[in-house]
Amino acid sequence: MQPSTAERIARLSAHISPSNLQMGESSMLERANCRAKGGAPGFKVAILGAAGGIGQPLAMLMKMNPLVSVLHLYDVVRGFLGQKELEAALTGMDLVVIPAGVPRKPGMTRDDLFNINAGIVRTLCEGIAKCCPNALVNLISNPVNSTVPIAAEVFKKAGIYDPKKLLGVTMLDVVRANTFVAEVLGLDPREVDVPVVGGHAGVTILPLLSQVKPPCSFTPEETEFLTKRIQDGGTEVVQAKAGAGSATLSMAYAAVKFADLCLRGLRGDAGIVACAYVDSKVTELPFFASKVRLGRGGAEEVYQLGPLNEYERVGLEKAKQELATSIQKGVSFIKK
Ligand SMILES: NC(=O)c1ccc[n+]([C@@H]2O[C@H](COP(=O)([O-])OP(=O)(O)OC[C@H]3O[C@@H](n4cnc5c(N)ncnc54)[C@H](O)[C@@H]3O)[C@@H](O)[C@H]2O)c1
Ligand SMILES: O=C(O)C[C@H](O)C(=O)O
Repeated sequence: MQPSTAERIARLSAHISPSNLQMGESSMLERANCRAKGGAPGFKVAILGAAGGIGQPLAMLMKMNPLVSVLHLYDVVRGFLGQKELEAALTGMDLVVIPAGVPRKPGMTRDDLFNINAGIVRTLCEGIAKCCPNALVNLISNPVNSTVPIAAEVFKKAGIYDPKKLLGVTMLDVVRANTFVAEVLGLDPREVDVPVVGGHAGVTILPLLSQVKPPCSFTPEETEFLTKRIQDGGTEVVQAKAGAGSATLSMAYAAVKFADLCLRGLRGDAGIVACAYVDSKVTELPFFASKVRLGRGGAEEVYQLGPLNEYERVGLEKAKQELATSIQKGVSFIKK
């Protein structure tokens, strides 16, 4: 049986209470590296949509990150947590992670979520523009290909748009790509690096299998199989969950991994690179996912795609066609 909303909130609070949080020695991010060492301050992070399927494990995993000193959780599932508390949740934040919004049911595309999620993202971004205009924003809410342009337009309207600070989260595509490619190669996924470019829906998800590290090659059948599996990974989960939503724990893992890289960049660590859907000049489109270098200012450098093979060049054209429509839809939603 699904837990009630009140139970979910209670569990969430229990999870994030510092006194309840147990950190094992095998924790992904060890206490030994905590911010107290060297006196460096931690970062303030807000999660908007924190009581949801992604938000709950994301909040717990984020709390375990030693780079995070303050964690604000915001949702609307109970009256007293609603919009009147948004400003308090956002004020002073360095990083805002947004998994707020409805997930897909079987038979739906991510674009079918636009009508509901576009308005949610607009409201939340208006809050960010007002209360923490300098924060880095990690946008997870679908359809990411349109919600990132929506966020950009809201920020432009408010006069605070910094393209480097708005990042659509495509890390789950990279996590899936690394996993599936590692299976085919018989390697540990942690040893594999697959760049995934384009966007975050169907054919716009373009894994560059010719650029996999460690260097390797695939037969045309393997290339076709892997590309489709990576592009349809989200739909596979939606079908398996049969109406109970989309990927949650894997998304929380991917979101926390991406947020950690962003925080390391904010701290000034060198050489932090990840794929993200950002304001871009890599193609003729205003937004595109590719590898970016994360630094104190956010996505400080957006890398070119590098050499593509014929299969990828064809895939890129398909991806751009669909992306252009999704971007335009997001922009018009704010401009209309
Ligand atoms: N980018 C990706 O790779 C990726 C991966 C998985 C899911 N998603 C997307 O993430 C979103 C959330 O998925 P989920 O499984 O956590 O859904 P969910 O329904 O379990 O949780 C969403 C949460 O958002 C909250 N919410 C709704 N409106 C809000 C508002 N105005 N302000 C704050 N919170 C609000 C809800 O109360 C709920 O707690 C969906 O749009 C989904 O498609 C994206
Ligand atoms: O597939 C979805 O609807 C959720 C998410 O975008 C995913 O890739 O798992």
